[in-house]
Amino acid sequence: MPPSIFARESSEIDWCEDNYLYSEYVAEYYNTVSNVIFLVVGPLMMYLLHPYACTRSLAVHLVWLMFTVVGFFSIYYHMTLSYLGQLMDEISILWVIAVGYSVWFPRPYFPNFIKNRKNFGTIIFTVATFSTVLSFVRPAVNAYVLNCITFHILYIVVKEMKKCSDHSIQKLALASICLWLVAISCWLSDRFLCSFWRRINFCYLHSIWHVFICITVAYSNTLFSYFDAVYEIPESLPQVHYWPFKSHRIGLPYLAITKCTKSRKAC
Ligand SMILES: CCCCCCCC/C=C\CCCCCCCC(=O)N[C@@H](CO)[C@H](O)/C=C/CCCCCCCCCCCCC
Ligand SMILES: [Ca+2]
Ligand SMILES: [Zn+2]
Repeated sequence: MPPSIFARESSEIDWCEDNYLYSEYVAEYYNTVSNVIFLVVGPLMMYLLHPYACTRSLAVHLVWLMFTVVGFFSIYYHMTLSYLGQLMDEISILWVIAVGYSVWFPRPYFPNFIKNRKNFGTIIFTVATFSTVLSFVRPAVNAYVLNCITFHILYIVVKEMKKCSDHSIQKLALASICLWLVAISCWLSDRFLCSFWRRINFCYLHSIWHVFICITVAYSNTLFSYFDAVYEIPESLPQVHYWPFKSHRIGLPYLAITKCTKSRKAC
């Protein structure tokens, strides 16, 4: 009889960290605990982005709410290494990317046959639903496909940066790309060079990936919020600020609305 989808270690993927080393309840201890950063950054971004979300769309909050949910599913996944945990982790990532695209994908890159953002959102929703069904066919490839979406995101970043002469935004884009390079190197290295990392007794690369991908997403989503605000609500004079050290440009970046306008429709 095949193991239940809830069964511990029924996932097709086992990350490099040793299982059940520190607790009999937690399969991969550091890979589990490192997800706490999603539970901190998600709600904090919702708080910092409230003025922008009110001016633009409350769907901005949905992205960060789902981002927090990814953190919970990832905790469950690494705690159990179950097949269900793996699928919930991957499907939740797919949907947060889908909502991110619906909210922030810059209008100039819409295919010609798409008339407006609502139209675009419907197509993204259809593709995400179809991909959710497909994700059950070969779960082992899901994570690779999700990582490949980043190349499309990078393509849009490069196209937008060619038009942008603002130094602070250029720095934000460069920081996003560098952070992602560190994150993806950790993810790939954990996957493919595990025997090396085991030999030197350092099996924490996947937990380091959690930390770096979380910060990368905070940076890159702020970048896309900026592009979006420039296209959609330029009258609100959007600016990137940093929390907690606003003037030093260190910390968590977020989009601030510097001029209150009548278009503040949602709150
Ligand atoms: C118009 C563009 C809008 C962009 C919206 C992007 C929104 C992305 C939001 C969240 C993604 C969260 C990913 C966190 C993953 C945490 C869980 C995890 O680690 N799961 C692994 C298993 O434990 C699993 O193997 C990982 C799978 C791959 C995840 C791929 C994430 C892509 C993130 C995109 C980052 C963009 C970087 C852009 C750099 C300029
Ligand atoms: Ca493991
Ligand atoms: Zn993980």
